[in-house]
Amino acid sequence: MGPREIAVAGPNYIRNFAIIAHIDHGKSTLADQLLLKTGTVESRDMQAQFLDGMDLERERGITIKLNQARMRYTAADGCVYALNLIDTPGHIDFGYEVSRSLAACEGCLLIVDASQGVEAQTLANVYLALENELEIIVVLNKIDLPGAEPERVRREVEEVIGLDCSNAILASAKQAIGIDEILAAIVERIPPPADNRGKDLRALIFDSYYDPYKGVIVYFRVIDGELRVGETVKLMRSRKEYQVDELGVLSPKPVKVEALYAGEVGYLAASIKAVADARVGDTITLKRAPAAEALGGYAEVQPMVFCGLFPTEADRFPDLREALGKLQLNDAALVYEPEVSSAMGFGFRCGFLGLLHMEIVQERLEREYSLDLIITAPTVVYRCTSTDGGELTIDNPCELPDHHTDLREPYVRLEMITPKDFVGALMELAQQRRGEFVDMAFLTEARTTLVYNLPLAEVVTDFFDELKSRSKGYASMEYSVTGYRANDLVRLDIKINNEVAEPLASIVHRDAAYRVGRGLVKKLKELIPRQQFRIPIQAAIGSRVIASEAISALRKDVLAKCYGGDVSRKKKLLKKQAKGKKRMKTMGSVEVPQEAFMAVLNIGSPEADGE
Ligand SMILES: Nc1nc2c(ncn2[C@@H]2O[C@H](COP(=O)(O)OP(=O)(O)OP(=O)(O)O)[C@@H](O)[C@H]2O)c(=O)[nH]1
Repeated sequence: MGPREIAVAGPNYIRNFAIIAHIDHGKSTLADQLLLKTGTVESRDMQAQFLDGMDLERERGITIKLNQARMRYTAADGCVYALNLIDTPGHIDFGYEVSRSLAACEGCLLIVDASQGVEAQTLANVYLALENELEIIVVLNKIDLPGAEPERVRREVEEVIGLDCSNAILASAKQAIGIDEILAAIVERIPPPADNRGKDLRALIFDSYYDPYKGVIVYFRVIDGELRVGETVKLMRSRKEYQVDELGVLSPKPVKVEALYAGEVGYLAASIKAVADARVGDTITLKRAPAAEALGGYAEVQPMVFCGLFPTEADRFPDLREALGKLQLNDAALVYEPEVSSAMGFGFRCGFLGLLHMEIVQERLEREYSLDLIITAPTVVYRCTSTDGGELTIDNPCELPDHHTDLREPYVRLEMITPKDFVGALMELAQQRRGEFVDMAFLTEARTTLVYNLPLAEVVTDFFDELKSRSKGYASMEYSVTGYRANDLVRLDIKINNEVAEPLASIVHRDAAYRVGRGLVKKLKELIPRQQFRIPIQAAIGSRVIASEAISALRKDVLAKCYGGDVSRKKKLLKKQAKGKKRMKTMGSVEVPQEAFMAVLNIGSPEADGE
């Protein structure tokens, strides 16, 4: 029986599942094994980790984008099943996409590294799976490792998550141990999709990407009804209508089909111009027979972190605009608008889901579009009330008006999991970052979970790096935004050569302002190269200067060597200099290097200042 026959035979022969895991616990390796075992991919065709399609992903070793694969599997009952694996991104920034792809499934494999145990991200993912009422199959992976302790980890999963682990599967994705058992469990334990074939079409979009030839390729799960090539579909949120040019399933290469039925997962192409027109979470229905209600769970993702992007060479502004436009075709979560600053010239203020999302976009701009960028420090979105009573959102610190009231900042609930030896160090870290203790619980005798409420602004600095370094790499963390809170916050301005350097402004807690201000001017003094003249650097709150330093003038200047007006030599020298100082911007007639724009990030906590 081929996949077509399976679909036509009804949802009883379909299983839709995802794999959830903490980073590095073996999700991609296991997915590869399932593809191999079911003959979906031949081993000679197996590019290491088939599902991690993007180069950037492979290099970073993390899963960013979703994908799917249909496998054909003959079970012990002699029947052929279509197993649809829906891959999920592995990072907090993409939590909403994870939740939508889980909503497209009836079950999931929960992979836990048997040499490590439950990590913060495992928990976050399990909560999402439970919210979506998924059947969870626990897989204890990496049992081949000498340090594996499957029994301990089994107890941990039972105690911490409350899942019955009596039928947990012991596996090694690397050595292909336990793969048959996993496939059998998928068929036996994960329920088939509900048989909703007779209803009006409703399909859930759980991913989409832009293809330059076909337009946006939309990945979806048919919940109700059926969809055929040539039909005109309507997206219930965006209200846009498109004629379906192509329908198919991924196996994992695209295979065209004429129709997809309730319970199936597949893709469509319909000359859609940008992924923003077919957002994750939207519901597809038919124009001629629309469903009464859209599927639940739709949300517009809000960018959480903003930064400025400026080309180092002013004449590349149009290239940056074009590149951002192209990236946005494929990334509905990326927002940007032009920003003009007297100091920086023309650039863009860009919004991202989180720091990883930001780094990915920056890296792609630089790598795929050969742009050299000056990137300003990321900031969160503040809210305040202006003097005329209006509500303002501030995604750029320099735009905070001098007169305002009720300045608020986003807060997160942060959950850390750590071996107990590092509890003290991590509590200290959270407290230094204005954390408010919520809860501490022993997961097992060896490991502890710590929960804090913390300003998001403190997390988007070097918090994660600090957590890793203070726990020798053993702790993990996860957070979700809970809301806004008023705090005593002030705008800290930096003046270079007596001019306000807008891109260096930050919003900090009043108690930290002196320390951050002092740290920042000191750091800038180190980072900004000496120039022909003395450069005062000051930190100020309003008109009050709270810290100042000065960079003394260069005694010998390169041009002095050719004093006398040898123009070509002078040009050559200047060119040579220009090469070495690529990532610079001139502010207050001073050349400021890229690192200076990020300086504020490392002054987050008292220890960085030696206090
Ligand atoms: N010894 C051993 N190593 C494994 C096993 N499974 C995976 N690994 C290794 O663990 C590392 C992480 O595996 P991945 O499959 O990339 O992990 P992942 O969970 O997909 O990671 P993300 O894509 O970042 O979420 C790789 O170096 C794998 O070779 C296993 O069963 N045993």
